Amino acid sequence: MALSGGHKNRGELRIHESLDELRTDLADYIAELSDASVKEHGFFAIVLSGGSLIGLMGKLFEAPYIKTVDWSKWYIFWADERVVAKNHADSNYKLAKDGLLSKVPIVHSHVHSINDSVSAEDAADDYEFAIRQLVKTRVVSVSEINDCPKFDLILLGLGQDGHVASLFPNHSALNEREEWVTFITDSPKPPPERITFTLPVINSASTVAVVATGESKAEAAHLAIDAVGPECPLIPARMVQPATGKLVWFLDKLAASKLEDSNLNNKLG
Ligand SMILES: O=C1O[C@H](COP(=O)(O)O)[C@@H](O)[C@H](O)[C@H]1O
Repeated sequence: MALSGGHKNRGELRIHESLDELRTDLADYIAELSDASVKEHGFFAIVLSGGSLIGLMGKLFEAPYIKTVDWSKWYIFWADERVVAKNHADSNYKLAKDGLLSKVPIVHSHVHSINDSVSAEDAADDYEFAIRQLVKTRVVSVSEINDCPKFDLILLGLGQDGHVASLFPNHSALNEREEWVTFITDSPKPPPERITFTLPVINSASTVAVVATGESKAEAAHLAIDAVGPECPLIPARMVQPATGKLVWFLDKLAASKLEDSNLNNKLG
């Protein structure tokens, strides 16, 4: 790893010289969390996002992880999904299936994707209902401070505009406090119809990891992590603030290039 550090209450920063280094560190981190979760409560409830994240998880289906990870204990969920058919090019499920899940021995019934044959509103309701059943049967843990699910790990990407999951800047979905899963029909990034975990669910996880690479993410990373002052826009990524859990940022040096800690950027060169 190029650099690791903390940034006040904005979590742990893991900044990497190269994408290859980031991929290895991310795979190590996920594998260690999987081991710890299985030891602690017998399963690993992991939440995926779409976009560039899946490609960055690619080391997981290589040695040693393919053999050392207890894949049979993984339960898979999505932080957001586009309301399209599962075989559609825009589907986050398809992206994860093609890029990761089909390459590791995951138990088929542990993969919890959305119902793609109903409206966005019904898909959100169905997904929340399914998660509520899994919380009741303790396949997913429950938060000690509210009734929300406490996923072992939520993996988020970071949009150039600062969105995480399908929570976009200034969208009313950011204010949702009752529902675990909500829907939108006006996503500024296509496709328009999506479902998304709400902030209370994201912020109840044991660990939230935000993964961002490339120069195009540098401003959003800065606004999410270390921008200060009244002029600073409150982007969705800044609202990721796990209540009792851990927040960790996996960045490459380009995505970290606008962070204000000159020590970080000088050392990275
Ligand atoms: O639309 C989406 O975008 C974000 C970010 O994607 P990236 O390709 O810029 O990493 C992603 O995290 C989210 O799941 C997806 O639906």
